[in-house]
Amino acid sequence: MAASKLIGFSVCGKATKISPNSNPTDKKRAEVPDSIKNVDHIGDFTLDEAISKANTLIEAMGWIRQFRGKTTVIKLGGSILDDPQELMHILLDVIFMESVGMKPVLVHGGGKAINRELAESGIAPNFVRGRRVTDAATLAAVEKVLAGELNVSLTQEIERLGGRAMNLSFKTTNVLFGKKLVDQPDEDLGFVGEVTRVDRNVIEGLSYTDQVPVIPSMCEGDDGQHYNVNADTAAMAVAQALGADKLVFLSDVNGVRRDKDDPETIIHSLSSAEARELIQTGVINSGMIPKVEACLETLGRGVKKVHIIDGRLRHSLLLEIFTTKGVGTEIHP
Ligand SMILES: Nc1ncnc2c1ncn2[C@@H]1O[C@H](COP(=O)(O)OP(=O)(O)O)[C@@H](O)[C@H]1O
Ligand SMILES: CC(=O)N[C@@H](CCC(=O)OP(=O)(O)O)C(=O)O
Repeated sequence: MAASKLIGFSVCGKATKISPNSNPTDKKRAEVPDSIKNVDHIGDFTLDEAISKANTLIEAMGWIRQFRGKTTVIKLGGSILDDPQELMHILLDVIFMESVGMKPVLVHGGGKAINRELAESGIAPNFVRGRRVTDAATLAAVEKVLAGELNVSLTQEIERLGGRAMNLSFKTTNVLFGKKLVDQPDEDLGFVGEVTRVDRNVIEGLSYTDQVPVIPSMCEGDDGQHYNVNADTAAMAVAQALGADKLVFLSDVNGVRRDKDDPETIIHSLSSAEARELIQTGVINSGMIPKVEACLETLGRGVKKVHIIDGRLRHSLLLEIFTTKGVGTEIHP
């Protein structure tokens, strides 16, 4: 992380820029008491390394105070879920957030895993504007992967890493309710749903007992019918229902780009009007469409910040929270 991006806090909690060189604890280093002058290691670290680590903790204190008790909805895309190492680092960030009193809520997709499951039955994926056309056989595969395997393994991984988590699906406790999505009158996507109600009491109850809720992108209709929901849309519904402070989409790109194959063309700050234009002109296409549409819908409905960031960048989630500029694309009204 660039030192200039680090933000620290004065004792009263007001944000001030901190440069590592100006940290007040450095002065103490010159005044080491005689009794410990010969100490050159603490555990596995040199004294300087240990002091630097302690400084980092102090610097984080203001941010932690600011975000304590605030909800961040984190959407995990299928691309990220496919890499165990990347996933582990993301989940460690989530556990850290939870440990310091922030309230992270995970909503996950699993598009790539669903594609693999379908391929085993010889079914080719079929997407319209970033949403999967879902017939009965496809729905069965989606259920198996999203509400079953991935939801369980994510929860178990958080617990293995030392956190506490609860998987919330219609196989355990369902929190997403909805109906069939009718997006365009002339197109039928099958069992694709939209979320119309979120059981926020269950989700908040878990957050208050220091557990991370893990929610797959499926909803249940009044008649018990299950629907496949695009995970970006599901995350948006959860963030809105909870009045989340932040909604963060973790994907396999560094943000919205002018050329989707060129990371250098990332747009750090995107207005709603420009985002709509980029969708219309096809610059934003495929899986980026539901993400940006979800951002647009979320803004102005209580959620304060919406970001699309690269989950492959180690600790991108913490960098997003602990820096002013952030690391991906922020969409604003
Ligand atoms: N303008 C764009 N900028 C960045 N990515 C884009 C853009 N347009 C389309 N994409 C595609 O969107 C993909 C991300 O969506 P998706 O594959 O659904 O990810 P996830 O599984 O994380 O939801 C990127 O990998 C990229 O190929
Ligand atoms: C209706 C619809 O498109 N559902 C998605 C749900 C999973 C998802 O969104 O996964 P990602 O986050 O990995 O894209 C699908 O079937 O792929």
